[in-house]
Amino acid sequence: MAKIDFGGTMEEVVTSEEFTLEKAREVLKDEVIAVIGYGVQGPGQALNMRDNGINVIVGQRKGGASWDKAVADGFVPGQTLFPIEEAAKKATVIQYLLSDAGQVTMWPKIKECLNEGDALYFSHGFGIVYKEQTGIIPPENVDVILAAPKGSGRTVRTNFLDGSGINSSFAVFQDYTGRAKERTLAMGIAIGSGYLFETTFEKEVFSDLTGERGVLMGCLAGVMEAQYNLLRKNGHSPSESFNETVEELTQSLIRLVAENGMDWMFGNCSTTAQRGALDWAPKFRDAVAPVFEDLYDSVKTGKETKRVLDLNSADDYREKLNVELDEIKNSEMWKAGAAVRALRPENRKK
Ligand SMILES: NC(=O)C1=CN([C@@H]2O[C@H](COP(=O)(O)OP(=O)(O)OC[C@H]3O[C@@H](n4cnc5c(N)ncnc54)[C@H](O)[C@@H]3O)[C@@H](O)[C@H]2O)C=CC1
Ligand SMILES: CC(=O)[C@](C)(O)C(=O)O
Ligand SMILES: [Mg+2]
Ligand SMILES: [Mg+2]
Repeated sequence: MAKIDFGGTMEEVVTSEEFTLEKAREVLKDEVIAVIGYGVQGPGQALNMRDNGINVIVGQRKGGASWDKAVADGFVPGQTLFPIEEAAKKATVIQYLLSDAGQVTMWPKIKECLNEGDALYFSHGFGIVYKEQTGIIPPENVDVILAAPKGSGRTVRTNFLDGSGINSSFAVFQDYTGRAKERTLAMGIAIGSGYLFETTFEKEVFSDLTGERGVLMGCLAGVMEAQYNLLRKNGHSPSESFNETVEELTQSLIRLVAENGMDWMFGNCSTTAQRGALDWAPKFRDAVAPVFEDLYDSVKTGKETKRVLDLNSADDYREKLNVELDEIKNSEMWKAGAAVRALRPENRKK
């Protein structure tokens, strides 16, 4: 564990310098890791572990697109790819990576597949923390652990392949074997985490549900749409409105934030922009603060969980989500965005 000063607060983090891949392999050498669910996180974590020499199998509902994707990724039916329960029974570490609503539906069957000393692994605290709604209450004779990549499963894989990795939080909810933390850290390294920081199941799920409804996804989409609509209402062209709202952010400014922080990005813009941004940032911060308060309350009280389970438990949940995603895709703003992306030099040559 390395002690790092995070803006005045000392935290202990785990990097692959301290917990090497060789150590992770040694810790996991007698384990059979089953990735249950091959949707978004499943592929990223399973492929990274396989590349890292970990004994990983996949459990997935037969016949669907996810099963076919696992086959296309080289998992072999009957050898490294199995129906969900068969994979879970073969495993000693069950990585529960079905959708959060799917975890609830499948829990009665998964619970029966657990053996004494197994590890039940999550990448989100949802099922465990909101147990009154999910019914996911693990038996006392297993470890219950979490490694939660702070990023899309797609980039868990692409960042692994480019050598960067995604940071992950880790937590131990239940330590039956006395080895739960070591198993968790080994799993975190095996899936390709950049570095690991400690949390709890509750802190992970409260922060993650807030972040994805807030700055990372929901708030981001909302403020972009608000600015685009304002510019269009005032006669600005779709090109000008989309470039000023999205393209300049993704192709220029956010990269500077990623490179060296917000002041770096500001400092590499005009002093005209710096003055204005410094003046208006507090106004926007104060305007959205009450919304974030409402959001966190809705997360903490389980209202968000209820909504997710009510809607995402329906048989046609994915089709209904895709209808709403298509509305975004087919909006003027994001159709303009598709045209702008196509005009990027690297795309024009295609
Ligand atoms: N999507 C992401 O990048 C991230 C996901 N997570 C967490 O990882 C876990 C998995 O998330 P995703 O990969 O996004 O899941 P997902 O929504 O892609 O679903 C994964 C698989 O579960 C299957 N599934 C859904 N409902 C089912 C049911 N009732 N019975 C059997 N199979 C069912 C789907 O067919 C899919 O193949 C969740 O706990 C999520 O919160 C954490 C970080 C990021
Ligand atoms: C990608 C990620 O971290 C999210 C937004 O929390 C999720 O997909 O649940
Ligand atoms: Mg997240
Ligand atoms: Mg999430």
